[in-house]
Amino acid sequence: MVEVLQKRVVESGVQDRLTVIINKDALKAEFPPFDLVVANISHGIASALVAKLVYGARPFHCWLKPGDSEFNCLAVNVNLVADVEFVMVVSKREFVPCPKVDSSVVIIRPKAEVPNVILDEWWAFIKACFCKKNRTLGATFKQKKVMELLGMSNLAGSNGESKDYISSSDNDEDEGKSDEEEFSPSSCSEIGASSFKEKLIGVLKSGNFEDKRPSKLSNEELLHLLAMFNQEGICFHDHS
Ligand SMILES: C[S@@+](CC[C@H](N)C(=O)[O-])C[C@H]1O[C@@H](n2cnc3c(N)ncnc32)[C@H](O)[C@@H]1O
Repeated sequence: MVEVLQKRVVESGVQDRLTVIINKDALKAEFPPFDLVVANISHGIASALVAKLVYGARPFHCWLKPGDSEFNCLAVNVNLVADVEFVMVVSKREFVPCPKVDSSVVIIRPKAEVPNVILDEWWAFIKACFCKKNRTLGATFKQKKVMELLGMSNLAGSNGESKDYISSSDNDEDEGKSDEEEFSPSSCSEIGASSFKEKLIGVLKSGNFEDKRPSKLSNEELLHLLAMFNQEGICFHDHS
């Protein structure tokens, strides 16, 4: 790529206007301070590179498939710290070889003021909310897989800790049947988890979030929901 670029600027007589400082994997290279990034990014690294650019040294883990153009976790997480302006669609036919999806040109500007939120907790919360992004939040938090994690967290909470922790996990890829099951308690520890589930669903109900889908909520609404959980002593963290 750099060789092609060098050749092209020489042919155009503008070689004095280009200095290549870094020729490395953009996901691994340490970037110098910058004011502006202009990039035509490969679909395969788009999510991870945008995360790296907007969150700097603490890029969140992305688990999105390349080409996933709909509203998703990346958009929510980027919108927390940056304003995204859509400019135009670029047809896939403009590229050689022709990819499977169209591309978009967007401008991402860092926000002057970032909401006062613990980023690690925010990412874990968003990951939990979007683990089945087309489901209602009520259905998501009733899932057996989520509830098993909640059950374990609840036991930790009953050992004198003041907060209940909800763990999110990389389960978006796993569309297995057991994932679809609702939690139904059968042991003492699970009965404890069951009351925790009621507490959780109670928060969703009181904020009118139970029937809402995460992809339809604004960042302000999601921040409000996280604050409501926190007020009830429920916190989120990511074990993956
Ligand atoms: C969509 S092409 C754009 C090429 C060129 N910049 C242009 O605008 O015509 C994306 C380019 O990113 C490069 N690329 C892919 N993954 C990369 C990575 N991890 N680090 C740096 N470059 C990468 C690809 O080799 C490819 O040349």
